[in-house]
Amino acid sequence: MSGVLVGVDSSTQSCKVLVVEAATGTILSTGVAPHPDATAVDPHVWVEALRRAWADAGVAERTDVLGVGVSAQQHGMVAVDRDGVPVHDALLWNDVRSADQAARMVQDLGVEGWMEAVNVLPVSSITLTKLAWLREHRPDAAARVHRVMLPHDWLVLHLSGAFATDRSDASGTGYFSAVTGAYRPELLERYFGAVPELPPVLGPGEAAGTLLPEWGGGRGRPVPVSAGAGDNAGAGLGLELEPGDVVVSVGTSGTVFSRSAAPVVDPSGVTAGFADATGDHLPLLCTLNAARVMTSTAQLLSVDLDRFTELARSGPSDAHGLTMLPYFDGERTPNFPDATGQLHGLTRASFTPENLARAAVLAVANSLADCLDVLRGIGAPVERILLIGGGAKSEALRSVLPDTFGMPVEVPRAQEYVALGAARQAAWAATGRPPRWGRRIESVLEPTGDPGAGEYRARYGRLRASLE
Ligand SMILES: Nc1ncnc2c1ncn2[C@@H]1O[C@H](COP(=O)(O)OP(=O)(O)O)[C@@H](O)[C@H]1O
Ligand SMILES: O=C(CO)[C@@H](O)[C@H](O)COP(=O)(O)O
Repeated sequence: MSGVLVGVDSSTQSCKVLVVEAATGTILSTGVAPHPDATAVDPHVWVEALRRAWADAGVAERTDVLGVGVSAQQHGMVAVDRDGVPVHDALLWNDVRSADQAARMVQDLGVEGWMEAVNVLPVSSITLTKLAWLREHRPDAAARVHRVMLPHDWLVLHLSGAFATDRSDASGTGYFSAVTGAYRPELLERYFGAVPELPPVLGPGEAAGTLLPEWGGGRGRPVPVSAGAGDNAGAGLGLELEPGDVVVSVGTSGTVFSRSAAPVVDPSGVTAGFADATGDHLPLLCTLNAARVMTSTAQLLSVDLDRFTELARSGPSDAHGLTMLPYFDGERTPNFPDATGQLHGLTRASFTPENLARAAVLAVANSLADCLDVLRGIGAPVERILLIGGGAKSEALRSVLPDTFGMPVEVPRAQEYVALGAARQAAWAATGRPPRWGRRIESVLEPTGDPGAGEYRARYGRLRASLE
């Protein structure tokens, strides 16, 4: 297969574009453009960032593009009027303003009712809670809503003119069940008071449409734009995930997820029963605070990330009794939308830059370990951990994760797996089957038996429990 695929990851902090050789999966060029640091964003900003990253990756000059795929941050509410104009800024997955609506929705149907209806418990990240917020706080805007879509659907619409989505992203809305593969319009009626037009849910290898001329389409053979995916499902596709693999992704969010042929139901509702991008399921736990806990602490200490890593690795392994809860932006797992971060155990001896840096790294590791424990607790197979995301570059984090998780951690070669998965999906839509490009593991990190990791885990658990 000669030619290239274009894979897009429109994530919280930036838009990344990869040009990938179709035959091998080799990345030939990349482009990136930043997104604003906000939890409510005009969705046109994402189109402009995509244009810049697209140009940066040199896509427009190519005449050998076989297909385009888009993955993006999940859950964001893009609600538009009859003219396609957003009625409100898109509320992102990490915007917690709909926490009250979410709590009332859980009270209304009960945890069991929600797991039965959509296998997802509404927390403030879930799109339906954001629509309920819009109805309550911006009724005029809510009354003008004609269509509702997600960030990746919005970009597919701009690239191809097609209004479509896929199972993985639909499963994060709160009004679609990955178990039945159907929308639940009665939930929209109940909590939004109306059923806006929703994008048809395409199958994994289907194309939504073809690339428009303004993006370089229409110059020969039509270029398919695939159905797209939520970013975690995109990463699963990029990693060619198998049952037993567990992905730990450290980006703006921290996510822990696996692939399963059958739906996984967590009766507590803590694990979300999302779909993946292959036709399978993607049980997932997500935190609101991951890489940025480390970058904020580095900023406070006025050091760059290399120096931050040195600091975190040079003090006592349990941070000398200093414990941090990383809930800087509220939290979703555990569901503490109003929480703030905490620092406990300050003494003249413990309050040093080294201990603070280490406490921040261990806080991220422990919040991910909490998610992993939930996944283990519901019986999901955890045979192999794959560490990805921007924060996975942190040597300090890498060094504490195996002891905190109590098992080895595999680090795949550093790549943008979400965008790579989108490119793989594009190949699927273009050729009728997903290519096997393989994944290369760069290193396997083994637990060292460090008692400091265990001490920190116990202290962290006590501090977290004090918020319950
Ligand atoms: N060495 C590092 N240590 C800690 N954080 C890092 C490091 N390198 C990058 N990051 C952080 O990773 C984040 C970006 O990761 P990414 O997975 O692209 O996020 P997202 O997909 O949410 O936009 C940024 O907050 C960035 O500062
Ligand atoms: O809300 C979730 C998953 O449920 C997040 O994982 C978002 O999808 C944002 O991802 P990143 O920008 O952190 O990759």
